[in-house]
Amino acid sequence: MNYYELLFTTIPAEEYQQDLLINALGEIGFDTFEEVDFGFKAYIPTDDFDQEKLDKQLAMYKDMFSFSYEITLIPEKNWNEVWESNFEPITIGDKIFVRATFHQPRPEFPYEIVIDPKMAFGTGHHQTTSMMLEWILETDFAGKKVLDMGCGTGILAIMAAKLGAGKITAIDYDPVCYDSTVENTKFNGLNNIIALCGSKEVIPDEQFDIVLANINRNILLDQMERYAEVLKEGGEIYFSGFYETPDLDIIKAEAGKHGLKYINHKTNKDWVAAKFVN
Ligand SMILES: C[S@@+](CC[C@H](N)C(=O)[O-])C[C@H]1O[C@@H](n2cnc3c(N)ncnc32)[C@H](O)[C@@H]1O
Repeated sequence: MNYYELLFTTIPAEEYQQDLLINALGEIGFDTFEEVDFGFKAYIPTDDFDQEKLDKQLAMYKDMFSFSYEITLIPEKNWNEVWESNFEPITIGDKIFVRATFHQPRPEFPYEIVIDPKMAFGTGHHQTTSMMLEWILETDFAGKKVLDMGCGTGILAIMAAKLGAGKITAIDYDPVCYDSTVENTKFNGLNNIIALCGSKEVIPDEQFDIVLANINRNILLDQMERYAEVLKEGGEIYFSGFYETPDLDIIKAEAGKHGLKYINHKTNKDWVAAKFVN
């Protein structure tokens, strides 16, 4: 698969401006983002790119601040090189060390996650991933049946498995993410993560103790009813990939319609990861 790389420059470079753009791009199919000096790069499969949609999506931000972008075609063969030169290991508190296969282990961390990120989102660098990992650390996974919706690299499923979860179903509609989850499951020596490629139509007719869904506001709203259907009585569900203002209230209202009760949320740079139960 070929990708377009859009190099966005925001002037002056403010993080909140970049987050607004990243969120807007995520909603129209951009699936990987990388910070660079004075801006960020956003990637989308060439087949998913629609200039008209992009212009429409960015129109409101043109009036809010100044930015520009340049488009480059990235043939797939360059992809691994792009990641290897950019991916730094990261830590979540003093508990989790996330590294690529080409980094040295750090045995002083109780949990290590090995990721070969390729084109898939979910290296722990994004605030939504790190907050989801923080929620996971606070949750009892022992023997639990878990659904990880929008699994990206499989990072959340892998962490759940390391905390003793039973069977984990990890779903992503992007075949690159599916392959990445299968591969990363092996790198981490796990055999209880079942990866599926697709969207809500492939969610199995089973009951899950815990649902993890770090996607984006619109997909969460669209899929909420199905998540509620497959969540066991007394189950827990964690959502991320949206903003505190105005998205959290919209997510809470939709969750409430399907019997999901809001418990609490974390925020980081206005991104949210929220816990609900049924
Ligand atoms: C924000 S990333 C999260 C990745 C990872 N779970 C994490 O926490 O870092 C969202 C993921 O959802 C996937 N996704 C977006 N829309 C989807 C849909 N309708 N069905 C399934 N997966 C979807 C994207 O391909 C992407 O990998």
